Amino acid sequence: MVQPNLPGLETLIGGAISPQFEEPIQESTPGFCACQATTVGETVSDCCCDYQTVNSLNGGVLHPLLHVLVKKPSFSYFKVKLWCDCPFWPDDGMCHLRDCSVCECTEDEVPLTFKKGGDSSLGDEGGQCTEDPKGVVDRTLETKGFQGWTENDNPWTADDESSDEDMVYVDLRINPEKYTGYKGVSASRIWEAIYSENCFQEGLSDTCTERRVFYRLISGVHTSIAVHIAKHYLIDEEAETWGTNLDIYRERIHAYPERLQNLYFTFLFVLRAATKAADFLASAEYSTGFPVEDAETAALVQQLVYNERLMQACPVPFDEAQLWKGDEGPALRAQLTSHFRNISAIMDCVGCEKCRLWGKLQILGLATSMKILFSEGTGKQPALQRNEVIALINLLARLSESLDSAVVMGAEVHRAGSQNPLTGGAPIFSEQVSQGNRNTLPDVEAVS
Ligand SMILES: Cc1cc2nc3c(=O)[nH]c(=O)nc-3n(C[C@H](O)[C@H](O)[C@H](O)COP(=O)(O)OP(=O)(O)OC[C@H]3O[C@@H](n4cnc5c(N)ncnc54)[C@H](O)[C@@H]3O)c2cc1C
Repeated sequence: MVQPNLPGLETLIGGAISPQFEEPIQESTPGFCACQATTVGETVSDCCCDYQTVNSLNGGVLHPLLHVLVKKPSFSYFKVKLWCDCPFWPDDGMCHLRDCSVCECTEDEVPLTFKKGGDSSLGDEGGQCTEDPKGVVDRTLETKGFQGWTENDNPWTADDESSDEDMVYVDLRINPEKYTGYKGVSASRIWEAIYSENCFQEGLSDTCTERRVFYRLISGVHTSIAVHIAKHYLIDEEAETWGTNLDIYRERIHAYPERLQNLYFTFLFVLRAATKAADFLASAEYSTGFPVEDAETAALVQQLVYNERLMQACPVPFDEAQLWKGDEGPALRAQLTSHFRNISAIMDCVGCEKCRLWGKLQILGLATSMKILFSEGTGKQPALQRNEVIALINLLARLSESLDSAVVMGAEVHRAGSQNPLTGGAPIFSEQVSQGNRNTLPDVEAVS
């Protein structure tokens, strides 16, 4: 269902499709998608796609597309409860960088279609958020803008998404996820609480598929955060010089193959959710008052969810039909829902505002994926809130960006002498990387 007269993908992403990814992708083997757990190998375990195909699809189509899509106004204004008390222990923010704080949007910066009772035009030029982290709070919610939009609460999160209490809008484009200096006791206590109390520590070796999936999703997002930290690191605090920190990548990710595998797994899980909700996402109205931008947004969403290369190479990235089977299914689902709500509540304890913003967004993105994949009943797709769709697509973009960065940094670490962590042998990334210009790390960039 591709609308006529809309620009093609290459136009929309500025011709950014890398030639090295243009080789035809092998069709997946029919009947292959049994989603059996495999050991470390070519196939992403618990999924239906191999690493090479994921890299090829991501580098060739999905990453360039998502990179442009999340810069569009429709996907930039995220509604979030930022000023919240930690329900579990006293808040002890340990973030020392200015980059920790989030810039909120002022009233006139948020598209009126996002607001309760608003019309579909944007004030002025749409504008940018001010640098003041204590910018005016906009607590309004949308009631129109997207067709079929709902204000229902997401059952997998602790926050009540149907309420506008304490919610602010944040422009994600000017609050990028990067190194913030949040670490030490405060940060490790969060991860410790997530893994020890709410996750299942057996990880990949857990024989219960549902628990294993649950653990892998959290670990995959954790890996993704670490990749972004390594990629956008403050090399020299005094000079404010940012760049890649390969040591962080090597020590936190490359040395732990399972973490990287979980990143691939999480990407495929969220991709499956986005494509399963294809009809809903494709028919939504991405109206912000900028007709050209909005038309491009709609076209990009369609390119994403009905992508022919994706459908050919990896038609079912994850098979949710394998889950919740047997007598224990309902009890297990209730248990995991409760654990995930707990994890979402723990986000209120993250002592760094920007980390909390991205933590909340990514947890809502996972919750939205689970809502799409695990909703019971008629087989009809659940209606989604605007904010859920924003979280879903931004999470997918974050994971896609992480995979892209891992390809580059993994190859660089390999060149420096380590084995490919996924196969224990030849680097699966090296061919793609060496064919293009991606074999050099980006130069250290100066950020004002
Ligand atoms: C929700 C959230 C968002 C954050 N966002 C940012 C951010 O945007 N920028 C920033 O600079 N910092 C951020 N942080 C902090 C960051 O995640 C680390 O905690 C920090 O960089 C310290 O890292 P570390 O090496 O000590 O280990 P941590 O990443 O704190 O990990 C703690 C422990 O968890 C285990 N572990 C690590 N990775 C994985 C994995 N992938 N799977 C399973 N187990 C694992 C290890 O045993 C490790 O010792 C965030 C923290 C949280 C909780």
